[in-house]
Amino acid sequence: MYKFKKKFLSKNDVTLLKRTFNYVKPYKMRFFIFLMFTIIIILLGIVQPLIWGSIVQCLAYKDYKSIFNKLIYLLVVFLLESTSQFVKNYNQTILSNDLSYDLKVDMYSKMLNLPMKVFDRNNVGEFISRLQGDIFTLSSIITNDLVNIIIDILKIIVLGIVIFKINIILSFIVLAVFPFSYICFVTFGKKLRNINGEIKTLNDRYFSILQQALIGIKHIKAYGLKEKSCINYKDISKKIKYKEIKISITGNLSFVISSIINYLDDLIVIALGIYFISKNTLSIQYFIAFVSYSGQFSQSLISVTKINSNIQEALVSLERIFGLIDNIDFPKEKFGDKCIENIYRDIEFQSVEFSYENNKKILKNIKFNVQKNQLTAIVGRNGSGKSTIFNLLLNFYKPNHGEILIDGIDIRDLTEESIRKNISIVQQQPFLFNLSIKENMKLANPKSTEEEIEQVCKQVFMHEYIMGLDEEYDTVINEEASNLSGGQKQRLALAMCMLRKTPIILLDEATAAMDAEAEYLISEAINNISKDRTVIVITHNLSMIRNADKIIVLDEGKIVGQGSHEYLIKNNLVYKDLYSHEFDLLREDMELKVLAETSAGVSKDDK
Ligand SMILES: Nc1ncnc2c1ncn2[C@@H]1O[C@H](COP(=O)(O)OP(=O)(O)OP(=O)(O)O)[C@@H](O)[C@H]1O
Repeated sequence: MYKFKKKFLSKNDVTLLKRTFNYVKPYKMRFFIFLMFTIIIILLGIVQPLIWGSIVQCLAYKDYKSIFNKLIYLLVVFLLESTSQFVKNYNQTILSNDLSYDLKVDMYSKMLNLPMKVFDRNNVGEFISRLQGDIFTLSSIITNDLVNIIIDILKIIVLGIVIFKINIILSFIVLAVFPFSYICFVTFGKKLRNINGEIKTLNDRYFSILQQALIGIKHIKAYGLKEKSCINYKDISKKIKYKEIKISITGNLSFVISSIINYLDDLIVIALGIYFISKNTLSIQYFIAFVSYSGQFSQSLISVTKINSNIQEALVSLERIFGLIDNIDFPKEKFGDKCIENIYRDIEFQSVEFSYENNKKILKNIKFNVQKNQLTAIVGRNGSGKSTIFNLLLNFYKPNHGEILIDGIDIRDLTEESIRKNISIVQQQPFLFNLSIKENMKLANPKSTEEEIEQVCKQVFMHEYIMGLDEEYDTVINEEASNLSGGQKQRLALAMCMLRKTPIILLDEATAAMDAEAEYLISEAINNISKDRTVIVITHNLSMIRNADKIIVLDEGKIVGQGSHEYLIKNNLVYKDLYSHEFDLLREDMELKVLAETSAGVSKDDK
């Protein structure tokens, strides 16, 4: 018996179900009304067969006078039942929508608070699948199945009492079916649950493939990957299809087996009932009522077994939903409780070591300090760990060893607001929302005026371009900002960063997509900003940071030099290499231009 119990609903499952009902707490009143009307409907359902039974009995005794009154009762019961059904359904719909709304909002806000590591480990599809698929499954289960199971359990209890009152022997025969239904319920339950878990995992992958295909559509077309992409899509959809078929067949099999058991039981009840009537130990009225009640009773038992697949599915969804809400699967993002309004001192990295998932050290014994209102540059080869330094400074990840101090306070002790209020970042591939240019700017600083927005756009040389657009500052930026060039996106991101007016600005290859002229002009703008802000720049364009107050040279996660451009070019081999490499590239570029111009000149002369 214990074995069955364990397979059907474990302690953890019960906790999950209780947690779901915690969401019902704010809507206690509605839930109560819904339950009351459910009970009323069940009770009216008990009255009806009794009236029918007595009508049949009146017919048998040729008492036609009483039949008319009984038909009136039947009509009243029917009207009461219909009204109750409406009130019950009305409350049920509102309740289930309220519940799924609360779950969704809770899950979304929890998701936003998850640490960056979680997003490295899990693909976007998994989050979409949990938010969309699981909540949908759950809301439909709360709306229909969990509610139906409550109704069925209530029916089993109430009708159970009534049939025992009518005839104990017949009731035991009806009940005899229960162990078989229960075995069916338990055996199929585990199978259904496993398949459900597999479907959910496949759905995570499905959403991920879909999302990647839509985002990378240009890449798919340009590289001729349409066929490969279709094969991947077909493959995952086929796997889902087979699992769905399997789950439906297993569910149906469980239903058919319990139906057969119940049907055989019904036959025995009818045969014995007729025997009792012939012996005058049971009236026709109660026999008819009994057959109807036992039918409903058995039906509720079957429904409970049929609903098994849905409960198992709900439990899988509940595990995934609460897994995210409670951060069981994911650690919670941590912040401290110290606030800083304005930054008065430096940023310090003290012996910082860091690795992402595995044990491969990305940053090794990083020590440097950035003085207030100075321009500091971080340079180094690809993968040397430059962006990782920004990630740590933004508290997206925590160092494994050492400390990062802002104004002498460890950033782990700062509130999230203190960090976000004081630091802005412009990424190499900035993200802009699918809103108008003005609305994007307002997101950066809701208090900014139209004049301020225009001013910063002028500073990044975007104003003229924007004014040339049909809707000027109200032009909506497409999803993925595909109606803007890479350089334009970076300029807008820079303008947004300026609007935020934070004392610390981080620029991660923020001008990499701009042409040489824009890059030169913007770097002038950055020099100006750094007069009253602390600016840290990551760049491969070393000529842009020749005037930086400090340049930090990174190599394979270690700092191999710090100082001014003049100092490093004389004393630092890595920096010299980087610089001469860039110079070589520039020279090659120049030579190519000269060659092109010369050959154009020659061909003109030839003509
Ligand atoms: N989220 C992550 N999870 C695991 N490893 C990462 C992650 N981000 C970066 N890395 C690894 O950390 C190392 C340093 O990456 P980082 O982006 O800091 O280098 P970078 O110097 O900024 O490079 P680039 O100049 O190419 O932008 C790389 O080997 C990279 O593969």
